[in-house]
Amino acid sequence: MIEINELLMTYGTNEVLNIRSLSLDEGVSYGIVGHNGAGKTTLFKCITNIIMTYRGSIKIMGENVKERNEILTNVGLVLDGMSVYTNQTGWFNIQYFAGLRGDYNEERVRQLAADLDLYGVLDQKVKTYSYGMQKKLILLIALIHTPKILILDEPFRGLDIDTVRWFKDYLKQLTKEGLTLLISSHVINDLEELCDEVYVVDRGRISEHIDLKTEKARQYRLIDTTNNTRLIEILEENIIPFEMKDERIKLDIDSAKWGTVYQQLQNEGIEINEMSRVKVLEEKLN
Ligand SMILES: Nc1ncnc2c1ncn2[C@@H]1O[C@H](COP(=O)(O)OP(=O)(O)OP(=O)(O)O)[C@@H](O)[C@H]1O
Repeated sequence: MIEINELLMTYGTNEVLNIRSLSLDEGVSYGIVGHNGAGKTTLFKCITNIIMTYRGSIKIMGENVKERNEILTNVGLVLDGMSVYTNQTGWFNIQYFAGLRGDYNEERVRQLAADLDLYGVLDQKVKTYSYGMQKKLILLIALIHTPKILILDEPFRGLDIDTVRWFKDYLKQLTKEGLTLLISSHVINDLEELCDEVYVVDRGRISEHIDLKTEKARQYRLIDTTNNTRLIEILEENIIPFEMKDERIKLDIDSAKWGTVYQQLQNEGIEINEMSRVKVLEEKLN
């Protein structure tokens, strides 16, 4: 669906994206994560031709986006901080932005507006809307043309709980129907709920690919006992790998193996001061 090759984007001497190859498939939802300034928004802007000064190639549905701008009619985009004409009504903005992409189904707009609880305010000027209402309007505009690819940069920030619930369910339904979703979020629960796979962006490069289907459930244990030195000996005797983390022992083992270790600790009168479980995913994404 999206093919990226040798993508290099710089601001002056600052290299902000350097992606050798990235291939995103139809009907898959991808989380794009990384620290502030990692390059996520820049990547989204390159994919959608907002930035065209990069080197390398980006293809959508087999077409080079720089050469075939019209392929972007298949892409819905919501960037954090995007704005609309605030001195105009909601309806004006819908007609203006949706009209730029050709014909649209007014019945669908009414349904989306009702789902988003916006219908009653579409005749009002957008400057009278709250932040969340403005964001909903931008979402609505991105969804009007039933995009094949939807790119969402921190989409849930500023939305109330009911809208987030509705929106997540709606996205799940769309991905079931074949939508390719790219979503950037710093909220692990959102990624776990919505994404099949995650790409971690680190200083402009893809540093990790995580398949959430296998990684979601993985947890490790952080343990502190009354005799950590002996626990380490027990682990070494049983050839169980471990690491030290914040003066506690970090173990990535299954319950059966932990049962054996725990039994031995009990036999030797060693007590557990503290044991917590941390999602492997959480560590990878922080
Ligand atoms: N217009 C610009 N001019 C110069 N540098 C820029 C510009 N826009 C972004 N950058 C730089 O590009 C890098 C990547 O920024 P980008 O906005 O893509 O990061 P991000 O991963 O989306 O961050 P965040 O999580 O904070 O939204 C940063 O170092 C940023 O300072």
